Amino acid sequence: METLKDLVRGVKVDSQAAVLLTSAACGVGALLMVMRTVSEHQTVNDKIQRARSRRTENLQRAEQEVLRYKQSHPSCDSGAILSLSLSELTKQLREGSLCPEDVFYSYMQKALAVHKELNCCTEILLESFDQLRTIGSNKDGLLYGVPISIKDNVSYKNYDCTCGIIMNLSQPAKKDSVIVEVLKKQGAIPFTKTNLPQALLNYDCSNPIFGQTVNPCNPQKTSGGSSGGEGALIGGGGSILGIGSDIGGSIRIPASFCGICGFKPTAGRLSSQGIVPIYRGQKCVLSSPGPMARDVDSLALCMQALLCDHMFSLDPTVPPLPFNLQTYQSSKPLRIGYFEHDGYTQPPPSMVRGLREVKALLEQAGHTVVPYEPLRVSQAVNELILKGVFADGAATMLQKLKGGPLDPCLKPQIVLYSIPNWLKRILVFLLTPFVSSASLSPAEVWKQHAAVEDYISDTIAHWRKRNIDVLLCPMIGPAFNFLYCGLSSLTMIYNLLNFPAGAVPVSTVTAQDEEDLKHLKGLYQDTWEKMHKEAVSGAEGLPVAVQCVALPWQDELCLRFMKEVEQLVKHKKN
Ligand SMILES: CCCCCCCC/C=C\CCCCCCCC(=O)NCC(=O)O
Repeated sequence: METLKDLVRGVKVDSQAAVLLTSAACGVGALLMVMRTVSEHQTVNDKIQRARSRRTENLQRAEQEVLRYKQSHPSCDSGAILSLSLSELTKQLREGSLCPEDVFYSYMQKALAVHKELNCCTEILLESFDQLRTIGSNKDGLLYGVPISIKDNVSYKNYDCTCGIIMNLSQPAKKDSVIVEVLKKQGAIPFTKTNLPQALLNYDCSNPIFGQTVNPCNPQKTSGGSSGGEGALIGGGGSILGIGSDIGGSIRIPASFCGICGFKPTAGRLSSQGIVPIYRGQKCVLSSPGPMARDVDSLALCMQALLCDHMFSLDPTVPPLPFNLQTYQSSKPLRIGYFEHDGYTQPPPSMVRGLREVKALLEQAGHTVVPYEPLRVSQAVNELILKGVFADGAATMLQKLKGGPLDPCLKPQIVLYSIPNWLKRILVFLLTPFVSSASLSPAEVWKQHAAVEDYISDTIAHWRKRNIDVLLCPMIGPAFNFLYCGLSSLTMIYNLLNFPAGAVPVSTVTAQDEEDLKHLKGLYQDTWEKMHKEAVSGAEGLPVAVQCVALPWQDELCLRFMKEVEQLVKHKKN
């Protein structure tokens, strides 16, 4: 009996001890977890702080260099230099009536001033000062002495390609991207890297490392995504030529929002080696680097400079097709397909008005404009683009964002991707088109690729039937308010099709456009359209652009068409 009592007492003591021990273990575990979280948080903050400090230091060093140069060269007429077009600038540099130093320091000074206003630069490439010293050896280059800006995700040796993601900090590029190498060889001087939205798939331009870039025409508006730093810097006059990247409109959208020109070439025409994507390996929708500038001639010159033997030998996967100047300079009348909406996205009245004005100008100039109806756009966006880009159920993106702060412009997207599939299926009506981020099996991915191939060949057949050379169609814009989270079909469809496409500014939003917007009914009268209407409101005075498109590999024809539009609009104004 005694023994049993002892035993029970012992067990009691043991179970108390066990409770105590378990509680202590839990407490220690929780403490360790809190400590780990705090330390991870600290590491993240330290990394962000380091990146910001580096930017600040480099900006200050650049400012000092500019000051020193300007003091010792009082005759440097920056106003005159900054007002030159790229073709005038390159001509004067070539002839020697302008020196590369005056040009470089004028643009550096202007970029620093624009950055202060718009927060568009992520790095000043200090090596550019060294490159300037030896630039004489590249005198024959097509871009001799031209300062050039590059988007954050374009590799430049020793600098991060952050893509606005913490995980990418302190991972400096081991070498220059092929595009940077070729630009340097052609005499261009990359001098700054520019901002983008966290993870690149956004119409806004903000990330937790470098913050929000604002629009040069109205700081209450975004400069656009994802090459929004380029849009803001070039639109603000701080760069004459820039390189962006585009998988859903990221060159064309900031160009449209900031009143400049942007060109997305056929994917594969320019080397993508060293351009950091968000979804490496994703092949349903193709990304393409391309130029952004104030006028179409600058885009063409940049393409001409890049499409050279040096690029073809550095990256033999690029087809050795030099720039076809004859096509670019041709003036043969064109047969132009035309539509004002694609049945998926209703552009606001300002963009439709701009489009109609351009259509009338083209007809007056002797071109033939015929109606064109884009094929199965809903299916293309919901089933081909979104399912294809998120074939991994958005896992790659979510993985890359782990452990770091989320930017407010990305949060709504991430919330949508994080909803479990069973709930998505229930909320399908509410969530479409975002319901597509459910992972696919390999067999489904193959089916997806086949469906994309079919869509491309059906669209090409449709063009042939209409017998059109190019397409004039709506562009996304005018510039959105911050934090818009919706989806437009207007640009991404040409990434899916892999057709070259460009944005050209043609007008500005009038008071009447704003009034008409208030009465816009839209195609579906749903929440997405309501959000879109809100995003484009308050845009009076902001740029209005159109989109020009050609068939794959007809990049020069697309540029030629863009140039025609630009010229007609210019002559109408004068
Ligand atoms: C073909 C890409 C579409 C992805 C859709 C993402 C989910 C929709 C959420 C918001 C709309 C964002 C659209 C982004 C368009 C610009 C993306 C882009 O071109 N990025 C450039 C790049 O990755 O190089």
